This record gives sequence, C-alpha cells and structure tokens, in this order.
Amino acid sequence: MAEWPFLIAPLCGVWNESTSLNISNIFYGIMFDAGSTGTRIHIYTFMQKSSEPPHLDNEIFESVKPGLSAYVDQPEQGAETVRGLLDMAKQTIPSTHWSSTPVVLKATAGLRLLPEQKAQALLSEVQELFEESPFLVPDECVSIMNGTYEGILAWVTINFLTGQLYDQNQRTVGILDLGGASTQITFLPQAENKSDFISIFLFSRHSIVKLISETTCFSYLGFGLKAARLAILGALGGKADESRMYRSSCLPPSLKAEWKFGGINYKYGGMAEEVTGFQSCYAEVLKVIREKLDQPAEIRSRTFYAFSYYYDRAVDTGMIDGDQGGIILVKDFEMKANKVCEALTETNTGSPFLCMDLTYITALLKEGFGFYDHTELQLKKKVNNIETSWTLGAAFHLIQSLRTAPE
Ligand SMILES: Nc1ccn([C@@H]2O[C@H](COP(=O)(O)OP(=O)(O)O)[C@@H](O)[C@H]2O)c(=O)n1
Ligand SMILES: [Ca+2]
Repeated sequence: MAEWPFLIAPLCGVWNESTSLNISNIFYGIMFDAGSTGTRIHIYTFMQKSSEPPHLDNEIFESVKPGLSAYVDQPEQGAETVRGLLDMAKQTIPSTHWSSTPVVLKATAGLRLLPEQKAQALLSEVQELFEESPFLVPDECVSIMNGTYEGILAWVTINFLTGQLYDQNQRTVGILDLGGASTQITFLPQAENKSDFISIFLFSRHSIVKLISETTCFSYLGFGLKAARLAILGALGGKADESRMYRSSCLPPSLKAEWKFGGINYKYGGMAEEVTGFQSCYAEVLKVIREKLDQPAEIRSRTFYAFSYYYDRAVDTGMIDGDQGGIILVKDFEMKANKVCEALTETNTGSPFLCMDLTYITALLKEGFGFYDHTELQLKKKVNNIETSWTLGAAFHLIQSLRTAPE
C-alpha cells in the first residue's frame, strides 16, 4: 500500500466545480464515541485529488442516549443502540464504498469505570455487530480508550480545526474536556521546538505517534461532571447504597429526588436552608478536588479551548450562545455559580444540580488546575461545521495507520 505522508491537510480549500473535475478519490471513515452519557457516530468524508493531500470535506453526526455503560447488564440491548447508528452510516455512505470504509468504536470513562468483565461483554457484542456489517473492520476496532490518548486526540482535532497545525506562525492551543465521568487537560509544553514539530507533523508518516509522545495530557477518571456529583454527595467509591439518602448544601433544601447513573439509582436531596449556598457548596466541592490534580505552571500562559460540560453549562446559564459559543473568563463561572447557589432557596432553576455543577467547574479550574480568575476560555462546539471532539484526531490516526500498514 502506498505511503501517505500528508494526511492532515488544511481545511482551507474551497470545493468548487473545477476542483471536483480533478477528484480522484472520495473516501470515508466511521468513528464511534461511546461516552459515559451517550453514544455518537461521526462519519467523515475525505476527498483527494490525484497527487494532493486528502481534504476533510464534511462530517455527519448523530447521537443516542444513554451511553453503553447504562446497559451494564443488557449488553445485547446496548449493542442495539449502536446498530441504529450504523444503519444510518449505510444510508449515508454509497454501497460501493462500504468495504473500504473503516468502522471503529472507542469507549471512554463510562466503560473504564465498569467491572472489566461487564465492559468486555458490551464490547464483544459491538464487535460482533461490526463483523457482521459490510464495513472494513480493522484490528482492535472496538476498545476502551486510555484517558491520556483521549485528551491528545482532542488536542489534535482542535489544533487542526483552528489551523494551528499547518501555519508556522500560529501557537498551538490547549484543550479542556469535561465529560460525564472523566476530564482532560492537554497542551504542548513550551519547550518544544514548534517549527520542527509542525513540519514533522505534516510531512512524516510518524506524525501522530510523535504528537502523542510530545503533547502533555492529564486525564482524571471520576472527575467528569456526573461522577463529580456522586463524589460530592459521598456516593462514589465503595459500594453504592440504593437505600441511602445522599445530601449536599449545593442542592435546593426541599429537594428529594432520584438519579440514575451507570445503572445505579441514587436518592439525593438538599440540606437545611441555613447551610445552603455558594460558600458551603464551594467548601464541599473543594474536599473532592484539593490536592488531587496537577497544576502545570505553563498552562497559565496558553490559550485554552473548552468544550463538553464547560460548554453546556455556559449555554444553560446564558453565558454564551448555544450555536456560536463564545469567550468567557474563569471568574464568569464563579460569578454565575454564586448567583445560582444563592438563589437556591427561592427559585427553581430547572436543573437541581446547576449550583453544584457550576461550583464544581469553578473549583476544578481554579483550585484543581490552578487557572487565574482572568484566564480566557474559548468555548466551541463546532469549528467549520465539524464537532470539536477527539473522534476526528482518532479518525486521522486510523486512516493514517491503514494507509501506511505493511502489505
Ligand atoms: N460530540 C460530542 C460528544 C459529547 N459532548 C459533550 O460531552 C459531555 C458528556 O461527556 P461524555 O458522555 O462523552 O462522557 P465521558 O465518557 O467523556 O466522560 C456532554 O457535555 C456532551 O454535550 C459534546 O459536546 N459533543
Ligand atoms: Ca467525551
């Protein structure tokens, strides 16, 4: 198979009729993201003119909830949710291309937290489904991805989409991902010689391997937003007790409710009115964060892109526009947390966890990673109509490895 040295080409080309006359190849890649709160399919279309680098043309995205980990004791039903999305790929990709289109599923923190045998049962069901499908099934097509790798692939995606990987004058940006069950902070250490790095990335078939070795990622399992809720309530670690009432000063005092996560039903509620509010909530949250995370000094001088729950909670509270995203400061999260938590006794915010979530995000950024109050965060869900997800970095890696595999 021919070597393919220029995998990651800029997204700058405009596809028009004259360029389309020269298209020698259209190909596709299917990447599934089995996240802790949902399963998503990303279908990428690439176009390549004869002697030129491939060009990412578009992405088709669909998602289902809940995630595979919710089917911990019904692996066949879990695989059915993947089947529905795979059927969509059959409708989208021309049948002439099915056998050359690779399909891969990578699971993240939801499955990392399950007992190994249960996670394996879910993965085996999905693997069977892929093998029965008409698509190309590479080795290790269904797996649990390591958290560090997840952060680095997201870093590749964002730096590719924002143009930092092919413009010599740009600075790479750091990324912050806050999932349901794990969180990542990833950046390129300052010491790296940037121009060398970029040329290696663009012109060597070992590019992604090199990136993975030089980018720094800290990934924390159990520190995603939903896992953190359980930690704050004292319900994470040890055996879950479905009969116990878990309480927090971050919740409305009169609240009594139930919440299902990872297949377990938790009862939870608020505390007395006198102890409810931002200060006591912040103190509770600090207990689960303090001294648990790394605080790399160099993150303070970088631009950071933040997505997932950072984005969702900023949209929920009107800090940014749901379609456009926006730029906010770390202290904006604190101001919003303060406002929502202080109003807990008076208003129904819609989500009983909003005060806890915003307080956790504030504490994670400030006390966890050590960001300044005035650090700017770029909140983005899509760039050039492509999702800011680790899946694009994973698709690059997948296609590159297939194209450079020995015959
Ligand atoms: N393509 C995607 C996938 C997840 N997400 C967000 O990611 C968060 C959920 O994380 P997740 O289910 O992937 O959980 P982890 O397995 O990453 O911990 C939610 O805020 C989703 O809105 C997203 O914004 N875009
Ligand atoms: Ca995720």
